[in-house]
Amino acid sequence: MALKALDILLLITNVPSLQQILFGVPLVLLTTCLLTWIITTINFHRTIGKFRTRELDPSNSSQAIPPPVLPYFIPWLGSALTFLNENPGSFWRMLRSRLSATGTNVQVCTILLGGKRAHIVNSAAAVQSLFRSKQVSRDLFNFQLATQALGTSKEDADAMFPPTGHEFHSQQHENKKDGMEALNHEFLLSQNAVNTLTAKFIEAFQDSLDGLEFETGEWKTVDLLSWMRRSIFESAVRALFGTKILEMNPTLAEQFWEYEAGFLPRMYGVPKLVKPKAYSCMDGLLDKTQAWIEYALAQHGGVAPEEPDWEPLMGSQVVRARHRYYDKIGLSSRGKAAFDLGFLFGLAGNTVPATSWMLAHLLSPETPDDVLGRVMKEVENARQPDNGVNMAVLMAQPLLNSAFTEMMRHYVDCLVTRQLKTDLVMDGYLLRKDDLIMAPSSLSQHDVFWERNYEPSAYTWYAERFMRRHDDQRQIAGESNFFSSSWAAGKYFPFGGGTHICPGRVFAKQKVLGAVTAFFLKFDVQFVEYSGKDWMGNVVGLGKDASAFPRVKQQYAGNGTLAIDGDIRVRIRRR
Ligand code: HEM
Repeated sequence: MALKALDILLLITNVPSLQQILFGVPLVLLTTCLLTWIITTINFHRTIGKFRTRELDPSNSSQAIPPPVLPYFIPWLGSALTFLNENPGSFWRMLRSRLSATGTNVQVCTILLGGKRAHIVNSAAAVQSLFRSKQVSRDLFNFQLATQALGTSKEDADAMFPPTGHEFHSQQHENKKDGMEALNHEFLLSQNAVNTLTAKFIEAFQDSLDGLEFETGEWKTVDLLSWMRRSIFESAVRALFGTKILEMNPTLAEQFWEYEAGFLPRMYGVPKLVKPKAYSCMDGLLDKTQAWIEYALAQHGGVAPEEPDWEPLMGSQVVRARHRYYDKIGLSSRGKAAFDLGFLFGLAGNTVPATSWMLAHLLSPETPDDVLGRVMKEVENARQPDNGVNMAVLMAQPLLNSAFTEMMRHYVDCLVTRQLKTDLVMDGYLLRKDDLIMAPSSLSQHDVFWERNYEPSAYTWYAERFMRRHDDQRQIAGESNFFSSSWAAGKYFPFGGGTHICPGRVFAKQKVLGAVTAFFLKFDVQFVEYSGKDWMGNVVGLGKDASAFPRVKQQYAGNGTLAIDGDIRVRIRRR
């Protein structure tokens, strides 16, 4: 009776019942999503139609067209959920097949990410003009990087990356001599600086290899990549940051890999509730790094000294020059710690997995036998009388250069991101002010471009991809094959490009090839099998089948060299 009365009341007042609400709300949401998908799909095909017309009629080729927007279901959110997934490369594979299914040569596509339009560029011409363009800025990216991924205050972020138009930004541009760019050139990029840093790194790495106990002639079986990871990481820290930081924080390596895994979730603003570890590990690491900075600076009387090349408290010239710069722009201690960790992230977060991928491929039975044999010859060419590494000779070895470049092509996934300061026409595409432009290295570096000359698939690691043959006459004259990557300009950019191109790129290559060479010079190595973790987390042998080769770790990607999941079990003997 009471229910009837309520029903009548609801009928009279026109208020929907609970049942109606329970069915109605999902129905409205579903209809909205479906309509959004239909409308965005129609718009996508209409724009593709315009491109088709332009392709068929070359007289229209000067007409700039806005790129097609990838269809999506959820209004405002757009493609954000598929974009933010933990399967590296999957979004780009989906985008590539979606565009190639249109039968047109569309090389720029727009995606909607949480209300923001991002233009994804793939053509070499568009990527190169992005790197050259003065109409783009990195302000938004820098601010997000500093405050979210590195954990600085807003004040420290503004001091380090003054937004375009800000008074200090203009001063920095006028006085480039005193800015971060000049500092990087002098202490990180110049050949002299790179050689000093590499020598210190190789010295530390060889020390750690010498510290391992081996009976004469004894073979040991090790899971190589995990065995070496800590050693490479700590040698890099010693070379750049000194030894005091490791004494004060002996578990820096473990904390760093947690911090590194949480970097992109923080950058993308994934809530603490979803990824609590990503935030808690950053706070702990910042505390410890700040304590080291305060101690080291106090020992130095408050200012990081200019000389010598290296000292135990604050390490290399580049780290100390950065600290003098931090003081000049008035960073807090916390801010200094945050930007030092950012620098360590660039240094170790990339070069440690890069070295692992190189070793895994070179030692894998999947790689043709002669490749390792020829690499070993090149390694021997760089051997010095005292068993050290002659870096100048090493850097001129063609196959090692090609193998390194191929490793970077295959495994570096960086999302070069800029924001448009004005409307811009790029390679025939009309892009609007304030929109984002993204050049994903993984998309370009796995394009069909790489298979043009019947070369192995872009998804295959092929050591000789960057080897080139001289013309017939020079071949006859006995000149051997050589290394070249210039033919891939705009398609290969693991270090980004333009004014923000990675200042550590020369050191990175010397460090990775130096580590591989130093290891091969000290040890004989034999592949045993692949290894990895079982479902209980125990390390187990996985046999020799190609399917057991280490995989790319399932986590957010877009910030550099992909992490490796798996290992190679080898027998090693000191030489
Ligand atoms: C495999 C090794 C490396 C890769 C793949 C890599 C990649 C990158 C990329 C993609 C960028 C952003 C470029 C852009 O936005 O256009 C970058 C910036 C940077 N990298 Fe690297 N990097 C590597 C090694 C290093 C090393 C060894 C160091 C330091 C010793 C370093 C220090 C930096 C710094 C300081 C920046 C910021 C530059 C700026 O904001 O202007 N990187 N890196």
